[in-house]
Amino acid sequence: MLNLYRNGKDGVSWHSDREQNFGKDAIIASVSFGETRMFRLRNKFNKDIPQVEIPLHHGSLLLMAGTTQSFWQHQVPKTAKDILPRINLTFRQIHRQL
Ligand SMILES: O=C(O)CCC(=O)C(=O)O
Ligand SMILES: [Fe+2]
Repeated sequence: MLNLYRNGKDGVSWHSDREQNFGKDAIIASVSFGETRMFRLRNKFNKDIPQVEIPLHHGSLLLMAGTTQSFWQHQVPKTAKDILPRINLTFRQIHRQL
C-alpha cells in the first residue's frame, strides 16, 4: 500500500491495522521516503504506558510485528510546520480466503 503525505496537513489518525484479510498480528513492514514524519504509538488498554514517538526518516524501515496491532494503535500526526512530501510504503501479508 502507498500513502502520500503532501504536506503537514496530511496525516493518519489513531488506528490499528487488523483488517480481516491481514490475519491476526500479521507482520507489517513500512518503508519511508522523503520528509521525516513522527510515528506515534499508544497502548489501547493502559493509558499509564507513555506514548512512543519514532521519527521515520528517509529510507527508514519500521516493522510492526507480534502483538503491535492488538495492543497498540498508531498515528502519523499532522503538523503546522512547513514540510515537504513523504511517501510511505507498507507491505502486508494477505491471507487469501479459500
Ligand atoms: O505512514 C505511515 O508511516 C503509517 C501509515 C499507516 O499507519 C497505514 O497505512 O496503516
Ligand atoms: Fe497503520
